[in-house]
Amino acid sequence: MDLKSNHTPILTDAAPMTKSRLGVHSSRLPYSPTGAAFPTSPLLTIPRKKTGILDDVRCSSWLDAMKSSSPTAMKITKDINHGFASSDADSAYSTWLLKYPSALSSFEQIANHAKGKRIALFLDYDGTLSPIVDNPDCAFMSENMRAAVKKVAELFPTAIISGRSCDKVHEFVGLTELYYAGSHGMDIIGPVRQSVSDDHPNCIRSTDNQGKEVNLFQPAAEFLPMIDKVLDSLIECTKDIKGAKVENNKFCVSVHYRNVEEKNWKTVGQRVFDILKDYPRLRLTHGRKVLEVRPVIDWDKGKAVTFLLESLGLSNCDDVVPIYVGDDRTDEDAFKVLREGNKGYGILVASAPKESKAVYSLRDPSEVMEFLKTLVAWKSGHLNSFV
Ligand SMILES: O=P(O)(O)OC[C@H]1O[C@H](O[C@H]2O[C@H](CO)[C@@H](O)[C@H](O)[C@H]2O)[C@H](O)[C@@H](O)[C@@H]1O
Repeated sequence: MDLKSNHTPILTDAAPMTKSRLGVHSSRLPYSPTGAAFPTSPLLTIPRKKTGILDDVRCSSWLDAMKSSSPTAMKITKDINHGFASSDADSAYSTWLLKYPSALSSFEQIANHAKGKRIALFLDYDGTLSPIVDNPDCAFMSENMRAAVKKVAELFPTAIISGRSCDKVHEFVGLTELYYAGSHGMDIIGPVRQSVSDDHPNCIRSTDNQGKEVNLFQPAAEFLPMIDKVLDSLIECTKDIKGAKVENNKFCVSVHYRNVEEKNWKTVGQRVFDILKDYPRLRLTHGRKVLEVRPVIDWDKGKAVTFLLESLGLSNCDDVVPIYVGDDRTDEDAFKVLREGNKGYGILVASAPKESKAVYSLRDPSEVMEFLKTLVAWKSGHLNSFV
C-alpha cells in the first residue's frame, strides 16, 4: 500500500493535551487546528446552498434511505402488510443463501482454501459481535462471545473494525489480544511495524494501557475540532426530538433515530441535513437506523483492512487469507477490497436477504460465535474431517 498517496491527508501540528483510555496522549497525535485543503470527494452528498425544491427532493431521498435502513424490520412489515406466511420469508432467505452460502455450512470449503495459509481476521462490532439493541450504550457482547473472540485472537491476527470510537469499542470488547480500528477505520491502534510508522506522518508510535508498543493511525486527525463543533450543533438541534440520540464516535458522529417515532424521522433527517450545509468537508452516510457524519477523506473500513494487513506484514502474500465479518453498509467497503483483490472472504451477517460484496453469510451474532469456535477447533486440529 502506498502510504504516501494523495488520498491520505498529511497532518502536522500537535493536538491538545488529553489522555485517552488507551493510555495514549492525544498531544502525541498529529493534527492541524486550521485544516489543510482537501480534495472534494465524489461521495459528498449534501447540497451546500438552499435551493428550495432541490433540497426537498434530496431530503426526501434521505428519508427513503432512513426508512430502508433496517432491512429485517422492513421485511417483516412488508410480510405483515401483504399477509405473507413466514415460510415465504424463509424460502426467500433459502434462495438468497444460494448466492451467499452460510460460512458454517461452507466451512470445509473455507478450510480447504486456508490450509497451509495464514488467516487474518477482521470483525465488525455492532450487529456482528453484539446483537442490535435499542440503546447504543447497552450493546454489550456476551461472555461467551468474548471468550470465542479471545480464543480466535490467540490463534490468528485479529482486529475489530467499528464505527464506534476506539475507546468505546475497546471498553465493550475488553480484550488485549487484538487490534482495534474505531471511527470506521479512521482511528487505528495497530501493531508496530517499522516500514509503516517511519513512512507516514499520520502514524505515530505509542503505548497502550498494558505498556505494549502500538502504532496509532488517525488519517482524519485534523478534523477533530470540526467534529466536536458539529457534535455540539447536532446535540442542540435534535434535543427536542423524543428518542433521538447523538453519539460521539471521535472522528464521526452518529445520529440515532431507532427510538424516534417514524413520523418524526423526516425532522431528524432535515435537521442533520441543514447543519451539514455549513460543513462542506463533512459527509453523511447511513447505517442501521443511524445517520453518520464523517470527514470527507478517502478512507473507510476497506482502507483500514489494507492498512492493517500492511502493518501486520501480511499484504501481498499469497499465503494469507483475510476474513472479514460484518453486517453493515460500511462493511461493504471491506468486502469489496477482499473481493476485488481476489483474496480472502467477506462474510455478511444478515437475517434477511440483501445484496452484498461478501462471499458467504451468517445469520446473526450467535452464528458468528459458532463460526469463530469452528475456526478455533479447525486450527487446533479438533475438526478431524477438515485437517
Ligand atoms: O461498525 P459497527 O461496529 O457495526 O458500528 C456501527 C454503528 O453501530 C452502533 O449503532 C447500531 O447498533 C446500536 C446498538 O445495537 C443500535 O441501537 C443502532 O440503531 C445501530 O445503528 C453505534 O451506536 C454507532 O455509533 C455505530 O456507528
